[in-house]
Amino acid sequence: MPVTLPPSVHVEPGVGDAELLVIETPSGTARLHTYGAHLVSWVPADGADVLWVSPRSAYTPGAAIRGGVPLCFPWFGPHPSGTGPAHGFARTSVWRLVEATDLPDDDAHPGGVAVTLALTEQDVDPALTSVWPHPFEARVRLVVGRELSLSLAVTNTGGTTFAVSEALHTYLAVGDVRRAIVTGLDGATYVDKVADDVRVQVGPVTLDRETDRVYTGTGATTQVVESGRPTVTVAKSGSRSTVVWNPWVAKAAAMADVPDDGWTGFLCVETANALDDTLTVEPGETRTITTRLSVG
Ligand SMILES: O=P(O)(O)OC[C@H]1O[C@H](O)[C@H](O)[C@@H](O)[C@@H]1O
Repeated sequence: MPVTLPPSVHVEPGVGDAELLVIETPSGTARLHTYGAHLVSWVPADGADVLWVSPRSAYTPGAAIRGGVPLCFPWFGPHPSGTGPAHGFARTSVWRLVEATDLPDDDAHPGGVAVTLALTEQDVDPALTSVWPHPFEARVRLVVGRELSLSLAVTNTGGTTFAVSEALHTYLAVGDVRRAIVTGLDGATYVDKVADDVRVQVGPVTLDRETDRVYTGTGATTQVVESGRPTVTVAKSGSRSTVVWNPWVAKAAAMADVPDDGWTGFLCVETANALDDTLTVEPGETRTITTRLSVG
């Protein structure tokens, strides 16, 4: 059944045979690929794009788009046994459009436009599900309003419990990552994947080298603050991990889909459940992770 779109949503060609949904509201415009359920742009009214996307990104089936918000699911990072692609199969699968609808603005809920995409094991290349052989339904719900809300709801549709690690791997655009700070993580414990160590954050996060940290046990709201730019607030629910990542000079130079100086223009603050915060999902259970971005 084709989905009826409200006038606020139109379709453009996407990756391969997939579609790009363009959502235009009075409070801003967003662009969501059905390939990967991958959000690549959110431009609030009278503002600049909050998200960074690499000018060298491949838009090719089989490769993840570099930038925006890749969905890492059903595992975050390398596959536990090393047999599957990094960050799971969600970001390279084509999701189905389930619903697109205008939401009324009332006292309890800000209005906007909501789009829902779905993915089950039936939609995924069997070579990829063979390394994570569990019946599931995942739904991504994007709400574009005065703030932007992005949720991933995972339901276990099978008969046995499974584990999920996941991230809404948000590439925030910054003027210069060396001048940006992240607040909200003071006192949180993190796994420093570069130093291969476990540490405790003191004060705001500042970056002066390759940074790849998984803060665990935290549901805190974070803010990216940079002089001369509006502050971006990342609020979240259903998430106990926050990943802060920037590849810096050498790693970026080794990435074919990032220009050599491209690393200065983004800072990833990822709403996640990873490492000790990995979820177990019982048969019939749904676990939802949400990130809410706002600017100003
Ligand atoms: O290059 P990708 O597979 O998209 O991963 C990009 C990055 O994602 C996360 O932030 C991980 O913590 C990093 O270790 C990884 O390098």
